[in-house]
Amino acid sequence: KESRAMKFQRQHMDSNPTNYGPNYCNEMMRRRQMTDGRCKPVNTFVHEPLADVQDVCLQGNVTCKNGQPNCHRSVSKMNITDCHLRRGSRYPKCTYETTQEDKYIIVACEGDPYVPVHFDDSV
Ligand SMILES: Nc1ncnc2c1ncn2[C@@H]1O[C@H](C(=O)NS(=O)(=O)C[C@H]2[C@@H](O)[C@H](n3ccc(=O)[nH]c3=O)O[C@@H]2CO)[C@@H](O)[C@H]1O
Repeated sequence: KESRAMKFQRQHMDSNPTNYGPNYCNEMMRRRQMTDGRCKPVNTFVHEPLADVQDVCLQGNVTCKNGQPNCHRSVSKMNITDCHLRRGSRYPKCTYETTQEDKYIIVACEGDPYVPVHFDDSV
C-alpha cells in the first residue's frame, strides 16, 4: 500500500519538470494518476528539490484549513504549478488550466520522520 508520504510525492512533487507548457497539467494529472475514476479538481506541483519541501515541516507552524495544528508554511517562495480543472471538462476527459507561479506553500506534516502528507494551500 502506498504510504501517505509517497502519495504526497506522487501528487505534489515534480522537482525537474520536463514538459513545461500549457499541456503540463493535462499530462501530469494523468501520469500521476489523479484522473482515474474522477478528475481531481485542484492540484499543485512543487518544482523544488524534495529535501527543500521536506524542510518545510521544520518551518512556520500554522493552522491547517481543516483546523488541525500540523501545517507548516515555507519561509521562502517556491516555484509551483497549479492545475485547475477547466469549466465544462467532463470525466474521462480531464482538461486542466496550467498556472505557474512563485508562492509560499503550506503543507501538513505527520509521522516519524515528520514529513509532508498533505498539500494545504499556497499563499
Ligand atoms: N492537517 C492534516 N494533517 C494530515 N493529513 C491531512 C490534514 N488535512 C488533510 N489531510 C489529509 O490529506 C488528504 C487529502 O487529500 N486532503 S485534501 O484536502 O483532499 C488535499 C487537497 C490538495 O491535494 C489539493 N490542493 C488544494 C489546494 C491547493 O492549493 N493545492 C492542492 O493541491 O486539493 C485537495 C482538496 O483541497 C486526506 O487524506 C486528508 O485526510
